[in-house]
Amino acid sequence: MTATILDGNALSAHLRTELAGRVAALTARGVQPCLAVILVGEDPASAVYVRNKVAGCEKTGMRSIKDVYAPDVDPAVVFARIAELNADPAVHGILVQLPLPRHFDSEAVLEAIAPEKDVDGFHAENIGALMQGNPRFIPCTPYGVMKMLEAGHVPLKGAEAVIVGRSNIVGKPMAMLLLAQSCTVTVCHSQSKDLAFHTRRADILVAAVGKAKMITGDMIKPGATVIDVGINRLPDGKLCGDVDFESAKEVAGLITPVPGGVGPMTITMLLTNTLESAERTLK
Ligand SMILES: NC(=O)C1=CN([C@@H]2O[C@H](COP(=O)(O)OP(=O)(O)OC[C@H]3O[C@@H](n4cnc5c(N)ncnc54)[C@H](OP(=O)(O)O)[C@@H]3O)[C@@H](O)[C@H]2O)C=CC1
Ligand SMILES: Nc1nc(=O)c2c([nH]1)NC[C@@H]1CN(c3ccc(C(=O)N[C@@H](CCC(=O)O)C(=O)O)cc3)C=[N+]21
Ligand SMILES: [Mg+2]
Repeated sequence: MTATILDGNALSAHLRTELAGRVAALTARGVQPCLAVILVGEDPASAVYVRNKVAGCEKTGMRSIKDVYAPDVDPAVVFARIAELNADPAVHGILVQLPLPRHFDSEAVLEAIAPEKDVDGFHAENIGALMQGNPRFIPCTPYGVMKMLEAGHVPLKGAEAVIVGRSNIVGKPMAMLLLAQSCTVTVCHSQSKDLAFHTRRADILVAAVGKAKMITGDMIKPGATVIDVGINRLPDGKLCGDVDFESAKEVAGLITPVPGGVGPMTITMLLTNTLESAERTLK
């Protein structure tokens, strides 16, 4: 038995068709959704993701603004640009691509974005709202994972969910969303003892570490749902996840591939958040 693949490209294509319809309806009412993306520096991976985000906007009929700054830019310039975008009623979403160069205070940058336009869901106010069960914007990657679990009809109530990774952008919000759906949630990290003990108990295993192929088939419960958030570039230039797909697919029940899994869903949920931000301006 090999696992069924949860196809993020196919699910994205379906969801983006629905989005395009809502974008067209809103545009006809005089509001074209617009996402502004700020990129500092020339990290090639970041450039690819930003390109995918802008292309996603174009294909669904949204407007996008892309501002690229030199890696040594004065942070004051970026703060001033964020203030301008905050004040522009034609802009509905603002995203500052992470990571930022070391001379930036990333937390201060995220807090400078108007919470009503924080389509990443990284502002403290939005994280607080999420924790209280009253989310304004759900962070895109964990949101995309929840959509994939839904599409795969994965039972959540009472399920053992194990997340490997506790970052602010993936692991922590992922834990909140699964908890809200009544999973029993375990969060592992670099100081966890006996990682495999935890992962083998998981009905739902989410890997968000950034270490190529670290989750192997022997660490997976037979029939489990395995969600691979990791994006790692191998020496030969190919992308791979945190899960060793070849061994994992022999054990798992459902599994997401890399590429073509969580990555495209992240962008789809970013587009969703931007559209919903624009829709709220009419309410
Ligand atoms: N598909 C997508 O859309 C996205 C993919 N990504 C990818 O997901 C991965 C994770 O990203 P991100 O959350 O930002 O990464 P971070 O580097 O911020 O966090 C990694 C987490 O993994 C933990 N960790 C590191 N080594 C181990 C280990 N040996 N055992 C258990 N836990 C470990 C760290 O623990 P500790 O806290 O103790 O340091 C940390 O909590 C990356 O590959 C990234 O590229 C990220 C965002 C979106
Ligand atoms: N403010 C901010 N918001 C983010 O959402 C954010 C960020 N910063 N910094 C970096 C991470 C990473 N991330 C990805 C988005 C899309 C793909 C994606 O499209 N992946 C494709 C392949 C892309 C490729 O070919 O390299 C796939 O998995 O099929 C991957 C990773 C968003 N992030
Ligand atoms: Mg990080």
